[in-house]
Amino acid sequence: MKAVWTSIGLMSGTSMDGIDIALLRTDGDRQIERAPSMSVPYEAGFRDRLKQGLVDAKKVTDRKARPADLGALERNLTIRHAVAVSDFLFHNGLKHGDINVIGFHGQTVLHRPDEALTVQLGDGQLLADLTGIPVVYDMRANDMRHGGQGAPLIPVYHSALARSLDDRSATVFVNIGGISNLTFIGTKGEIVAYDSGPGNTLIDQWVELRTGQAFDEGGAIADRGKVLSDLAARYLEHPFFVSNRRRSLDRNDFRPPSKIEAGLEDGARTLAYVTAAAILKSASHLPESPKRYVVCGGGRHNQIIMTHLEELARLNGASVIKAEALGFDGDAMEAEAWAYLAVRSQLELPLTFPGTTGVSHAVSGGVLAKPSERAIPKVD
Ligand SMILES: Nc1ncnc2c1ncn2[C@@H]1O[C@H](COP(=O)(O)OP(=O)(O)OP(=O)(O)O)[C@@H](O)[C@H]1O
Ligand SMILES: CC(=O)N[C@H]1[C@@H]2OC[C@@H](O2)[C@@H](O)[C@@H]1O[C@H](C)C(=O)O
Repeated sequence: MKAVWTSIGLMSGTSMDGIDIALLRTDGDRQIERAPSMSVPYEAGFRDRLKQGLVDAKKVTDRKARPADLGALERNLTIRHAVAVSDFLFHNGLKHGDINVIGFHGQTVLHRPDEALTVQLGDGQLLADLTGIPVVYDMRANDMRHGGQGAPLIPVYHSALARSLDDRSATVFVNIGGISNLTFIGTKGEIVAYDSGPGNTLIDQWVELRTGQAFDEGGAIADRGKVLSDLAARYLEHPFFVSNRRRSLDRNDFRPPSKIEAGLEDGARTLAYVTAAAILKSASHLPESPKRYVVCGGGRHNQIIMTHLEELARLNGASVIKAEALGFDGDAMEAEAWAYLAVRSQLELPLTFPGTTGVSHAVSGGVLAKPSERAIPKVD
């Protein structure tokens, strides 16, 4: 029997809404026991600092460079993750010695796959020292070194979850985070994955610009609006959807409309429609038409995105269900994936495949940071 690891996954996604934490017991292969999860939201001031981080990162050409506030921001972000781990352990009656490894995503501040450049803020060594737990971090870089897009990395976890399902019809897992990405699992278990378009990030930026709210709760604002077809077409005719080559996305690849282009409600409705239509447009490049879409990520809480997705999928002969309908947790899935990837990294198993990131051959990845001998202050 293979060894089972107890692993914590930490994800700070492109929405920049907070840290998702999940515990997983896994052999890094088929055995997956999902355990508790938790989210720690960032306060508005820290989100603003992260947004400034995206601006500061635009100048970066060396992925280790931390100009302007980026060094201090990385340290602050890492300490927040350490505190989040400590709270998570406390709430779940665990000690740091119970955890074999942490998978630490950090915060993407720049992603330029065409230049083989991806930057995630997150000091793995500091996190290991503060928690007293070995940390696997920087999991995208090795994929890029081998010609991959550096994203998405979650497909290997989607595929592992899919193996537990009785229904083996062609399925797409859709993660509607800041950016959306999909993982197709064919009837023979083959995987094809890529980023599928803007997820919530345009909606969040639009709603914040107009109301100061961080997002459109439940899609209530969009519910009062109508789809502006010209504006929707402008997004959906972007070369990203037309090209035969699939590429991963940076948060800034799509920009929100300007204030004069739409009223609040119509803008929110149009962007929710664009999110749904982008998924279907991207899915048209799959080798086989999927029979069902399994939706994860915060976007599934926006009822208008879900309504449009259901309508568009139905026209293509597919159904849409939330991850929960299959017994999964759509909010914790990314963090679970990072826990899973950390274990795979330690076992030198592949994280990415030609069908997921376009990497030349299946490769592992990640950097291990062990707690330093001298590091006393554990946040237990
Ligand atoms: N109740 C809700 N109603 C509407 N939208 C919601 C709700 N809850 C979350 N969201 C949306 O989901 C987003 C967060 O989603 P999620 O945590 O999946 O993203 P992420 O992890 O940052 O992204 P990524 O997958 O791109 O890394 C929020 O920014 C918001 O737009
Ligand atoms: C560079 C980067 O951080 N990409 C994220 C982002 O958010 C969603 C999509 O774009 C996906 O490609 C990826 O995250 C997921 C979790 C992944 O790597 O699987």
